[in-house]
Parts: sequence; structure tokens; C-alpha cells
Amino acid sequence: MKLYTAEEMSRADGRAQDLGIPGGVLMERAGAAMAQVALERFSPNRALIVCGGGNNGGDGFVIARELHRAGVEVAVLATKDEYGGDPAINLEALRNLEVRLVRVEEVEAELDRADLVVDALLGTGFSGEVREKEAGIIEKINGAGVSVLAVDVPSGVDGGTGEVAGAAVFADVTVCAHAAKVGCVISPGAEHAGETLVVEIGIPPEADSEPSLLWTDGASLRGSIPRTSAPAHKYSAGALMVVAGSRAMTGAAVMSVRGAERAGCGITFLATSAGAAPAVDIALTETIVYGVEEGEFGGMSPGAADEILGRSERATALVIGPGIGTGEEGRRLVEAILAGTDLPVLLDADAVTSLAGTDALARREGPTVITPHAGELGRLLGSGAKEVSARRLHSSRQAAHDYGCCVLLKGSDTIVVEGGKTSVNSTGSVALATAGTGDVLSGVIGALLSRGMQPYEAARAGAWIHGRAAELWLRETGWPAESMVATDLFDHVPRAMGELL
Ligand SMILES: NC(=O)C1=CN([C@@H]2O[C@H](COP(=O)(O)OP(=O)(O)OC[C@H]3O[C@@H](n4cnc5c(N)ncnc54)[C@H](OP(=O)(O)O)[C@@H]3O)[C@@H](O)[C@H]2O)[C@@H](O)CC1
Ligand SMILES: Nc1ncnc2c1ncn2[C@@H]1O[C@H](COP(=O)(O)OP(=O)(O)O)[C@@H](O)[C@H]1O
Ligand SMILES: [K+]
Repeated sequence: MKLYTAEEMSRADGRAQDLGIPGGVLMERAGAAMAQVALERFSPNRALIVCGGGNNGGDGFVIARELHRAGVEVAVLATKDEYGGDPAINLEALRNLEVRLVRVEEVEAELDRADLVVDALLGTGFSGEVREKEAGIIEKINGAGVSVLAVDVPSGVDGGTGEVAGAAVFADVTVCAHAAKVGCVISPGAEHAGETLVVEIGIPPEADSEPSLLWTDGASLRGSIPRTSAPAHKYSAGALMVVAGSRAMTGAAVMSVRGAERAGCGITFLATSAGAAPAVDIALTETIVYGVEEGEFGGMSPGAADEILGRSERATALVIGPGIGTGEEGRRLVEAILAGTDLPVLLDADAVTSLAGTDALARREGPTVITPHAGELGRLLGSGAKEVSARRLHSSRQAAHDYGCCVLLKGSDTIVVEGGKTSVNSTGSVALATAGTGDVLSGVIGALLSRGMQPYEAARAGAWIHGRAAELWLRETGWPAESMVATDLFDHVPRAMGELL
């Protein structure tokens, strides 16, 4: 699937027209294809088509004509007094066909009778906050409990970022013209879009440009995972040092290490607090566990940094963070380890939080991946979880820029950013919204780093494998998503990774 921002879409549209393909033809093809989806998905009897004043509304007029032709009883709301260009031509056709045009005041009554609403109010020409009149219409649509098909992007969602500043339509299906719009796959826009489909509208490849956001699907990763070749030994296959766990959080360490083992590490080492080590050691048969000097709260003491660095001599990458605690001692420990190694490092969870307000990340030159969720990134940026959640693309790019590292922002839409590169992961399930799955992810990406992958590719591949493992668990057990626990992922990581080899 190709992802386009609003600007990229309008560039492709402009180029197609420069190549001699009339804009009206693109609109006709978009509307016809979207009407086909409406018929196949919803088999509507009575449809209300809500059309705004731009080309999104123009698509809506074509959809209305096509549904009318298919025998659907159609009502159309056109919000603008005067239309021009292609939308005007298509509205005129509706008038000639005596399709019923309704006024804003009639929308509620129409919603009561409709079994499908087509949202063609605002498309990629919109950003910011919807004005009062349109907000009122959107609220009525959302309150009606009728199926909604959104045209190109749900109205009120910023098509280029997924940000939602005010009212926005909640759709069951969003049908995008030519390319999926970025706003349909990034939260909160993604939650408004429902299922996202793409229809072809006649834009030739000559009009396309390289998208600024990559959709991380299996095809974009296939062949990128290094294989272990014949003369290998356990160290050359990937040797990972995991710095994780404390007395109160032994499970985080176990899950990170076991994720790493299944993602192909030749050997794993774990550094954890002396008090946590005995319990962890029993759970990790294949791992070399070092119980290091313990600090105040059952975590590792900053004084353990030298021992950990010494034990990492044969490692090819480090994972630092799961379950280490966020106190002052944790911060000093993480800073000391980071200052002492140029190996590739993944910083997760408490390690990310503890670096807020320090320059440890910005100073670091070795390859670095951070894997925060919105709360952890909010603390790192000094903004907050709410601010990050509202502006996920902006926040992850800002962190990657400010800290000069690869940022993987976790959530229902995992975003990976490094330098000028941005990607959104295609796999995953709500089943992952359970404690410990993030620890598994840290191990999977850590393993890929230890096996020589570069940070951006390792993060993309790790997120894909992790999400795919959850999908495979759902498919194979047939159990409800709510029943998954993080340790279920171990048995499915190998098959998920196998799909990329
Ligand atoms: N390749 C293509 O590009 C193709 C594009 N196609 C389609 O065109 C769409 C893009 O069309 P577009 O550029 O005309 O913009 P669009 O989304 O209709 O929005 C403009 C309208 O929004 C309004 N409006 C703006 N801000 C607002 C606010 N805050 N609050 C309220 N209203 C606000 C603005 O009102 P105005 O400010 O002018 O009064 C104007 O009426 C695209 O998504 C796709 O569906 C297809 O036909 C095929 C080829
Ligand atoms: N609704 C969801 N849909 C898909 N993936 C999700 C969803 N919620 C969480 N995840 C994924 O689950 C993992 C949770 O990680 P995290 O929040 O760090 O949990 P923990 O710290 O308990 O391990 C992340 O990889 C995240 O992207
Ligand atoms: K729309």
C-alpha cells in the first residue's frame, strides 16, 4: 500500500492533469469506484451523501449519481451555495436527474431514514479545526448510528498527519483515491477511518513521486533479515546483552531475553540486580545471567555499570531498560553505560523515561534506537502523553531530530523515524494491548541489531514481526484478542520472522 500526504496527492493529481488526463475524469473514476465499494460493502437502500464545497464534495456528487443509477434511494446535502468546476458539473447532473437535494436543517430527519451515510464533506484540502457549521453536521453523523463510508479521509481528520483538532467523522470504511492517506493510518485519525481501502482513479505511475512515509508491509522487508551462514558460531550469530529487571520486575527481563532468543540471537546475556537474578536464572535456561550490584529499590546500582560494560565485551548489541525502574539510580546507571559503549543500543521503557532532561542521547554517537510509548516519549520531550498522542507523527519526528537517533513510537500504529525517513507498521492487533508485549518487542529488535541490521531497518522489521506474531496467535488459537498474554508471542515470533526470510 502506498501512503500519500495531502501535498503528495495533489502533486500526483497535478502531474496527471499536466499529462493530459482531465481532473473531471479522475473525479469520475474516484466517485464510480467508491460507489462500487458502497454497494458491495453496505448494499444500501437509502443513502445520504453529505458533500462539502471542494473536490471531496465533487466525488460525493459522482457517488450519488452512481448509487441513484444502481437503484438506491439517494438524498444529497450540498453545503455550499455556489459550486464551480467539476463539482458544479456533477451537481448539475444530479439536478437533471431530479435526485433529491436536502438542506442542512433536514439532515437529522434524513439520518433517521438512511442506512448509509457517505461522508464527502472534507478531504485532503482540510487541515486544522472544522468550522461550526461543518462540526454540527459531523456531530449529527456520528450520533446517528448509521454506517458511514468516508470519501478519501474522514472529515475533520488531517489527511497528512492523522491529527484531529475538533469534530471528526467516525467511519466504518474509508475509501482513498489512488493512495492511502497518511491520516487514515496514524492515530487518532486511524480510529476515525475504520477500515482503509484504496481505489485506482487513473493516475499513471509517471505522475507519482517517492512517498515521504513508508508503509511497512512484508514486501518492504522481505530478504532484509540477515541469515546465519554456515561457518557461524554463537557469537557471530548475534550476541545480545540485555540490561533489565529489578526485584519487583523480573518478568520484564525474561520477556525481553526470550523475545531476543526467538528472533535469532546466537547468545544472550542478562544483567539484572543481584536480588532478581536467581528467579530470572531459572526462567532463562539458555541465557548467561549476571546478578550485579543492587541499589536502593531492588534495581541495579549505578556502580554496576563497569561490570555490565565488562560483561558486554563479546556482545554485538545492548538492550537497556525493561523493568529497571525510573529513579535517580536508574538514570545514572543508563548514562554510565551509554557513555561507555559505541555498540548498537536499544533503550526501552524506564531507560527512555530516565533520560528526560539529560543530554546522554544527543551526545551519543553509536547506533541508537529508542522505543517509547506515548507516555515515555511525552516525558522525554517534556510535553506529556496527551500532547504526543494528539501529534504522533510530529512528536516522533521531533524526538528523532532532537536526539539524533532512531525513534519507534509504540501504539496501535507503530511509527518508526530516523533522519528524514518515516514509516508506519502494517501488522498488529489490539491483542497487544497487554502488559509485557513491549518488553518482547525490545528483545526482538535487540536481536536484529545484534545480528547486524541498521537501527531503522531493525526497528521496522522488529515491529512488523511482533505485530505479525500477534496476528498469527489470533489466527491459530481462534481465541479472543483479550485473552492474549505477552508470553504467547514467543511461539509465534519464529513463524512471523520466517515470512520475511
Ligand atoms: N488527486 C486529487 O487531488 C483528487 C482529489 N479528489 C478529491 O478531492 C479532495 C481534495 O479536494 P480539495 O482540494 O478541493 O479539498 P477538499 O478536501 O474538498 O476541502 C475543501 C473544502 O473544505 C472546506 N474547508 C477547508 N477548511 C475548512 C474548515 N476548517 N472547516 C470547514 N470547512 C473547511 C473548504 O471551504 P472554503 O474554505 O472553501 O469555504 C472547501 O469547501 C480529495 O480528498 C479527494 O476526495 C478526487 O476528486 C480525485 C482527484
Ligand atoms: N491497540 C493496539 N493495537 C496494536 N498494537 C498495540 C496496541 N496497544 C499496544 N500495542 C503494542 O503493544 C506493545 C505495548 O508496549 P508497552 O506499552 O511498552 O507495554 P509493556 O511496557 O507492558 O511491555 C507495543 O508494541 C504497542 O505498539
Ligand atoms: K471525507
